[in-house]
Amino acid sequence: MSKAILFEKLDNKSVKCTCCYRRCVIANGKTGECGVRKNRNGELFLEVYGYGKSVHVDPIEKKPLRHFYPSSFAYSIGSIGCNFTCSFCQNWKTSMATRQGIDIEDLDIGKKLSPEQIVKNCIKENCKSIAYTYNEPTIFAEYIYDTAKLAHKKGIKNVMVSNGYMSPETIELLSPYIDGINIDLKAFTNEFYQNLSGVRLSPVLRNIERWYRLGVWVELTTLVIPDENDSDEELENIAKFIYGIDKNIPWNVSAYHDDFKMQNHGRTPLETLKRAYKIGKKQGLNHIYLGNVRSDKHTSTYCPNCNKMIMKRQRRVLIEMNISKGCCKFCGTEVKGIWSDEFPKPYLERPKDIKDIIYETNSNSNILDIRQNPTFSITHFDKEHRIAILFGTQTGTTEELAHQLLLRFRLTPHVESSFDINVIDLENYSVENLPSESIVIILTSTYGNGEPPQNAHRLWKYLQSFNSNQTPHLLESIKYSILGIGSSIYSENYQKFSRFLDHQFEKLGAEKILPLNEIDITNPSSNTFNSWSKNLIKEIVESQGIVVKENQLKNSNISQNKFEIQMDESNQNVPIQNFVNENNQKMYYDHTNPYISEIIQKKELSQSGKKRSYEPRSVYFLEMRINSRIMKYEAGDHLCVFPENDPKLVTQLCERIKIDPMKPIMIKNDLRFQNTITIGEFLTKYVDISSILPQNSLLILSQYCKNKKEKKKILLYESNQEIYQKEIMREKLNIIDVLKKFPSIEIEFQELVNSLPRMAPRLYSIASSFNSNPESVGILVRVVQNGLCSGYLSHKEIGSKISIFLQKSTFKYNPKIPSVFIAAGIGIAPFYGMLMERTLVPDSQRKSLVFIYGCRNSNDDFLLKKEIFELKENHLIDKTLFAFSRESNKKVYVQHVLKDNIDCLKDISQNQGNIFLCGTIQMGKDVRKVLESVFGDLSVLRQKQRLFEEYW
Ligand SMILES: Cc1cc2nc3c(=O)[nH]c(=O)nc-3n(C[C@H](O)[C@H](O)[C@H](O)COP(=O)(O)O)c2cc1C
Ligand code: SF4
Repeated sequence: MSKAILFEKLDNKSVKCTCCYRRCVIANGKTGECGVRKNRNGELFLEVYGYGKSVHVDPIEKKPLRHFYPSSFAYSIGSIGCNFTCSFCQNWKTSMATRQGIDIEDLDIGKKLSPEQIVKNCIKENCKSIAYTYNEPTIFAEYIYDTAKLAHKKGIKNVMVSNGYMSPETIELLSPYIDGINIDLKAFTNEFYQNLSGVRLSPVLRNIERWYRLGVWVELTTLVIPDENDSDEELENIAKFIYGIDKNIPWNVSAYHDDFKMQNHGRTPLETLKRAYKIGKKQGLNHIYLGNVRSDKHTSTYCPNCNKMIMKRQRRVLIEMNISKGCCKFCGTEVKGIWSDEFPKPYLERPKDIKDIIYETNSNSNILDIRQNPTFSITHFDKEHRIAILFGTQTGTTEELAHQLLLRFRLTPHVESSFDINVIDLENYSVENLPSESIVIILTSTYGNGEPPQNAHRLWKYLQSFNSNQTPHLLESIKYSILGIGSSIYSENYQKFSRFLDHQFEKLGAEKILPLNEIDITNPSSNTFNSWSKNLIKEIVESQGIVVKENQLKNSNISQNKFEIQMDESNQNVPIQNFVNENNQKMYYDHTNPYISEIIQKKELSQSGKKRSYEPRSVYFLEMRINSRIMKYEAGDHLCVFPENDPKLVTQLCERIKIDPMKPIMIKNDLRFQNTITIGEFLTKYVDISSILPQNSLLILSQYCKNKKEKKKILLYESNQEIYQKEIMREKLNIIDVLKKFPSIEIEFQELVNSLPRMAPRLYSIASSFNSNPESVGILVRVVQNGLCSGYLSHKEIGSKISIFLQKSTFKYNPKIPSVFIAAGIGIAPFYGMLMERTLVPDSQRKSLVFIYGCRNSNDDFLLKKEIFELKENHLIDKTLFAFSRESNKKVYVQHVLKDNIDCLKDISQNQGNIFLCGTIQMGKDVRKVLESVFGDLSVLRQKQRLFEEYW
């Protein structure tokens, strides 16, 4: 046993383990989920430190590592316990030993084996490396750390065989000493990870990439289980993912046999593995190996260039080596891997002096057959005052508010010492822990057809799986409050998910602290976040006997910053690199991890130069490159673009807070920041300093107001919605304006960053078709006065880099169903993509299409006019109807044209066709009135998915 390094102390002698992504909060006397990390009186101890449960000498190929000192031996050690709960575990006797309800002190944890002893033994056994393996090594990270450090001093390499669920802190601790790692990529769906292993997929994907980018040799293994992860699609997705990082990463696909709790799947047929091999090859992977089966052809290595066999293996034994100095002997092409300087000695049989098993302590000694146990023992955290602030978000708005709420808690006197408060992304939250929570606050948006945002899908499914009649008390230990963010444009789906949560929590026995608070983003006066959060904190804090007075706030060093900034002590300035980190090309692109794209076409669409009584609005068609192997979209989907602040504003802000924009900083708690960046770059890209300062930001600024009068005033803006609207919103004041208005504010950089909203991505309807051109994506950008993103994009030229990601929508067209498209102005964008898709459908299958379009004048702002006329001429549009509002004295809009051609709607009604609307909110209202005259209540059409709307 030894004191752990990877943990944080909490109140009431609880600790938070930071060793793996589970981040267990562990009460005094308890162990974390893995069962080997125990809280002893407010300190975390690694109970298995200095003990080896299984110790063998293995060929490195057994790990499997095929490109890491082939034919060498690894001194392999394993312990007990695991942070996963795989029902198909092939090593369950040791990994699940901690889940029988037996105290770790009463379990057989193996024989004493100090780090020094391991290194000595390794040298004695003539092993090239030490492998931390058999059970999940992450959970004994501190034992690895001490051993691996000693090993490196003696020239011994270190390898891990892992499920890849370690925390970034663990990677930081271990990576300097780890030379190779084999990570299990068990499947490619979150459902698989969730249902069969009790964890999430995304941290594993991110970690694979992290280890790779750190320069550690990475190989991957997939245990292919019949009917669970053996579909072409799943295998293809895994292969694509690997290819996206590096096609030279070896992919080991292994055969499964029934084990542990999974007893009905049988063995993986050789044919299935061969299919995986073919799929991997088709996707462009250079090195695929079959495991747990006999197929020498598929366990040998081939040159990625000349395709000759360069490592011949029989089973996993290397019998011929044709790689020299890292290159193919036949054609000289480099083969990626870690190769020995001297030519490795292939072994036909195991050298006599190597004893295979050093020892294996009796694995049955005190292990019950826990296969019979229907549930594993799960740690319950008896922390009475734990507050979990969970957020569900698609583009970051709600995440921002969750952090603001935390800030407000922290600024309330006595709260930090009385509560353990955590803001948690729902994607990272183990929903099974929900019933053992005490106070849960959920902030969430609603998307699509009233669905949750992507990161909240697990919570949604989890809550749906309970019937309140059967489990009316499931959540009875919880007090909760929900904040919903939504848009009333989405009529009957408005706040659907937050309402579902509120309803379901109540039905399952949870106690409501405050009624559901709904914020409508289309109505600024509905923004009751400030008053809601104040009341909520008051209710929670006062229930503990603490009295909260109005505006009685304390200065606080916030312990969970939005961006954890660390000034680079070396103080060496780094050059601003175009504000784009080229190396940051990850696999899964979302708001936390955008894709760095390049503009390949920019075309002005509106006609200019003609004198009008009104100013024609500039509209651009922008085309950007995408990585079609991993980024796919359908017509109707959205492209999200991250804008950047004007560098002039950045300079002004830096001058005001007296900080050097060239000063280098590190951001510690965000995966996007792998390297040092400058303050200037950070302020340009990651926080919004251009938009109107949100009311929430004022609270933290008020803390740094030196002048009492100013402080009073700023707090008034913060608490009074009307005054805020009048003085800040209408005046369009951004952070720099506010700092000018309140000259006595003196604020540190970290605190300033805490007060600022993150840079939010802006959504654009995609105006292109993936099936016509998979290499790029197009959008229409209308340049709006003071518009941050449109202004930013309008200044970008061909070749400029921008951060983007794709987002699914429910605005979906099927050319085989009769349809009417109704668009105004830039609302033509999604229809253009759909029309492109329509050209790909055979004539005989295409059903009728009426296209109604409105703009001001047919000569100025009729977007994509030529293209629309061409499509009409080629009979790809059956009927076109246009409304020009500024061509005659009479203002004609699309609703008028629609009314005059009401027969086209009647056709749609008779033929069960679909209607699509895209334009402004006002246009939507006007057109809906006409639709109602034909269809009556439109909610029926919406429910049947025959009416699709997109407004802004
Ligand atoms: C494509 C799309 C669909 C949406 N669907 C709904 C909906 O069905 N109901 C609703 O109340 N709000 C809906 N909204 C509004 C979002 O909830 C709102 O934009 C929110 O601010 C997003 O917050 P987030 O960035 O935290 O995800 C939708 C927004 C978009 C862009
Ligand atoms: S499962 Fe174990 S290693 Fe992971 S956080 Fe919990 S206690 Fe730490």
